[in-house]
Amino acid sequence: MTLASLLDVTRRFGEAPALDHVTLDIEPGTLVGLLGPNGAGKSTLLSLVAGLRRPTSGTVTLFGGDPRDHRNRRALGVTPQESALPPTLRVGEVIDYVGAHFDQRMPTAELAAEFGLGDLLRKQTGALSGGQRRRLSVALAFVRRPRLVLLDEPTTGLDVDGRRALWDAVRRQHEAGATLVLTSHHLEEIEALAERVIVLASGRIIADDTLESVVGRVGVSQVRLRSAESDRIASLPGVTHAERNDDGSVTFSARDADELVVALVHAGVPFTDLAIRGATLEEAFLSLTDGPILERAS
Ligand SMILES: Nc1ncnc2c1ncn2[C@@H]1O[C@H](COP(=O)(O)OP(=O)(O)OP(=O)(O)O)[C@@H](O)[C@H]1O
Repeated sequence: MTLASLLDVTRRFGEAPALDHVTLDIEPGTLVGLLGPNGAGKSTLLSLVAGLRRPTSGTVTLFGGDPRDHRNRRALGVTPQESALPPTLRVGEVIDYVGAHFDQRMPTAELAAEFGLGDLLRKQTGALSGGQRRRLSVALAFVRRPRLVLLDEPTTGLDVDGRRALWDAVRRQHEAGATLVLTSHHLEEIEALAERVIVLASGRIIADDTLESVVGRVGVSQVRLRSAESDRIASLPGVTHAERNDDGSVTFSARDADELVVALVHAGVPFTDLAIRGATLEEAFLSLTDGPILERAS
């Protein structure tokens, strides 16, 4: 059975849609990465699945029912992007408090050990570091042994070691049977965890595929140069995007920068001021949209 689904879902805040005709199913056993730049609609999507918001149009289901009905949320674990913890309660008390709401729960010591909180059980949450607080917030999503877990940017504020430790814990929970959907800006994080990657941009799904396939598509380089024949370069094989810069140069996204330069030389296209670098994630997203377009007139 599909655990959660969105069918032609649009959610507006005022005029602009935060989600724009989105359709997707979350199947059991998957670890789904929701990737997209700021404002792409990732948190909005999670809040709809968690029943915190209603779609403007379309249908959202959770465990086959309406996510706004609390009975349908029993097997759901959520860590929002920001969460508050009662500062005077100890870590162990917070876990016990949340766990007390559920019949099937992970014992406090087990959960704490799993998320590297074992030595902090007696510490008040107000005395935790930002990273420790984040780890606790993520751990709380797992207390009830949920079937589906939504994690909104789970590793924000964690250092490199903390991030890796959390990735390991998330992986173990997934292996133990949890289906997970997590959002991230970081391709690296999605690469470390996800099996399926959904890329959102401006409220729309621009890619929904296996990790290998999406990483292959966003693994592009940026080739910047000046040429009187930019349109010809934009039509060369391997060029996925082209954008004119204010200084008159053009930046081309290409799967293989070396191949593009060789092709330029072979085609006898004149160019100067060549510079090559890896694409930022933002640029990689752009390269997922339709074909090369020279967007700005010089
Ligand atoms: N409560 C709200 N009121 C008005 N606009 C909102 C509200 N929540 C979200 N939006 C808008 O909806 C769009 C999508 O926001 P959302 O938070 O879902 O994006 P996101 O991909 O999670 O971004 P980020 O990576 O920055 O968290 C943005 O343009 C945002 O400004």
